[in-house]
Amino acid sequence: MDKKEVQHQRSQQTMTKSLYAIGMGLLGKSATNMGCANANLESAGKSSTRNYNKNRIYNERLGAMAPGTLGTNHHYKPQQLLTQHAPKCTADLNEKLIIINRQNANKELSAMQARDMQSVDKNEEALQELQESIPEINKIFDVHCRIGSGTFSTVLLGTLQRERCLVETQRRRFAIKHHNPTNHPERILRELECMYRIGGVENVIGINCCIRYNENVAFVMPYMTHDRFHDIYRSLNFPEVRDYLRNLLIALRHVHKFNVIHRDVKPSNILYNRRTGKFLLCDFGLAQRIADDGSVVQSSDLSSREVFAFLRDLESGRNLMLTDGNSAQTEAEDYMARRRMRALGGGGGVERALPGPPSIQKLREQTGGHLTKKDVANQRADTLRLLNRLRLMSPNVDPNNYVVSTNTSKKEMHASRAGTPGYRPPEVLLRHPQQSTAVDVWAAGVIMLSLLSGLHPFFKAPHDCGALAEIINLFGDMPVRKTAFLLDRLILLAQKVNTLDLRRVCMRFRHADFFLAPEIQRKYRRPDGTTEMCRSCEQPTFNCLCSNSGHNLERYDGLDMFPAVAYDLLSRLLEVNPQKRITAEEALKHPFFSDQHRITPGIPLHQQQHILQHQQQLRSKETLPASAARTLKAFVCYPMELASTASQAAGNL
Ligand SMILES: Nc1ncnc2c1ncn2[C@@H]1O[C@H](COP(=O)(O)OP(=O)(O)OP(=O)(O)O)[C@@H](O)[C@H]1O
Repeated sequence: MDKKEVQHQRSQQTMTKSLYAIGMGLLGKSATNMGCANANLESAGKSSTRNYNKNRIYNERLGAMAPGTLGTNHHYKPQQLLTQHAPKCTADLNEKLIIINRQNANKELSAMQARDMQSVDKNEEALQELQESIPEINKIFDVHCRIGSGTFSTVLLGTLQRERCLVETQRRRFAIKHHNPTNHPERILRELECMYRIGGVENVIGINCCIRYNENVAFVMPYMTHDRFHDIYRSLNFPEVRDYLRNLLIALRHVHKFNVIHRDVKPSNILYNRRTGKFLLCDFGLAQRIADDGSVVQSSDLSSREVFAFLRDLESGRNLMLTDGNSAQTEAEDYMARRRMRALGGGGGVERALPGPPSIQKLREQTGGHLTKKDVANQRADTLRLLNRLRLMSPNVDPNNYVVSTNTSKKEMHASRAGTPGYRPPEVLLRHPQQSTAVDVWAAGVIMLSLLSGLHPFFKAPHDCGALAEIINLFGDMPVRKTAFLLDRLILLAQKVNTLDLRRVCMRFRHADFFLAPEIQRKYRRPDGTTEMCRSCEQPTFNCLCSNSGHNLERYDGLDMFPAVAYDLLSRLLEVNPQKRITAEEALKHPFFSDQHRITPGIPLHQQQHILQHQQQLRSKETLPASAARTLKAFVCYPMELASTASQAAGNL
């Protein structure tokens, strides 16, 4: 090894050491911060895991470099040997690889440090901001850390100071939502009114109290430990998916009873705890009331009599405040109660998972096998083609001018666009002023689509025009044209688009490994090595996703973990025409939820078990073509108590 190389190694040693020093310093700093956030053990746990992973990745990266670069003596020797014996070109190549690896490791570490610093800073910033803007908070609460933030607020974890004497698990925990001072007072008032009048029951978040100091407002709500949708949506089993949707629809049914549209139904506004099965719909910041004539009430006049009446109500309810709140102990007790209920045959939850379809193992054996690099590349290309097909938008369309009113004589009214991209329904994208609670039902459908397909976010267009294009690409141009016509709207479409089959689309994403298995590809390959493609959905014909496909399809029987009724409900939630879309109340009576109520009063338990077994048998026998008929059949609402009727219905579909 020449002098230059030794010098280079030394400088690397120093650099590595100093990087570790920064890493350790950061660890120490975050540990101190977490110490103040004593109550939030989860985030402390997460932070230490993050730090552990950070160091692990960095060590692995450096370990992956050729030995010798870390500078320890026992690593140094083999490097010496290598450079002595290997030809020069190999040594050069090795050196280049070492440099690239080192640069990548350094970049990764810097990014991690930046991220960590940012979150530590944000945490401190949020705590300080709350303390400065509402000093009163510090007299009532111990504010521990930031638990979430959105466009309009920062949410922090707090416990009551008067409960300091209690053990940690018994102290009630509260989520303190600190509104950004730029947030419009009308918006804050609307949210407060919704939470106060509607919340606290039926899976809708309630409010414990509201604190205002000058222009600063904070809501205090019960804190709920929850799972990030992003972490769980692919692994939820069938009963969990059903519980999740059922809980969401219960919340929506309740909100809609008050003639209120939530307008921001999306996974990050849903607090769901997979372990306890608890569910809460939150964030009413965009909620709107529908007037008796069906028009959306745009804003509430802050000096109106109604607002004063509401504020008086709020004042008189003051004594009731801060009675509620979840402690870690309550959550643990809830969990135990649910377990007991499950043991008796009721409720849903993690352990009540039904066994997967029996044939899935067999299918896996058939389709499994070693994947070559080419196979993987082909699979990727195939999936990418499908995603492009779903996201395609003509480059000639003007995103600001894609829809016009057909009725030029009528004065155009304002159409609300409030909501999150990807969850807006066709009527909003078509700028229809008369909007209803069907807006939320569509959003629930989009969540169900992500759960069934394992693709999240499913729609991800950056603007409304792209969002409408995505809907057309999935549901076809005809349903959207018809709906536009009904709503006095004209959309300019250059070409016809076929409707895709929802079940096959969901299965294609969820079980991509089966749909793209080399064995199956080989089975359908033509003698010249090519595969016949469907011109409409741009997939191989045996995997055609068109709803009216005339191709010879590979059936994948027994692969789907969801029954055909699930897709029937999905198509009703995602009905393009808002007037025909199912309501939350009707959806709860859909056969998809029929064996939800495992103990039905008046029916002997042994009979109910018989019904369930029958339904499970039906589900495992279901074939894909069975779902084809579903959209043609009229939907009948079955009373939930009549489990037997529902089981017949499941058989019919
Ligand atoms: N009661 C609660 N318990 C636990 N966490 C909560 C609670 N309320 C809110 N959060 C967390 O804070 C995050 C932001 O809350 P929220 O959606 O109400 O704020 P927002 O500013 O309106 O957000 P957005 O702009 O995304 O709509 C939530 O996604 C959630 O993770």
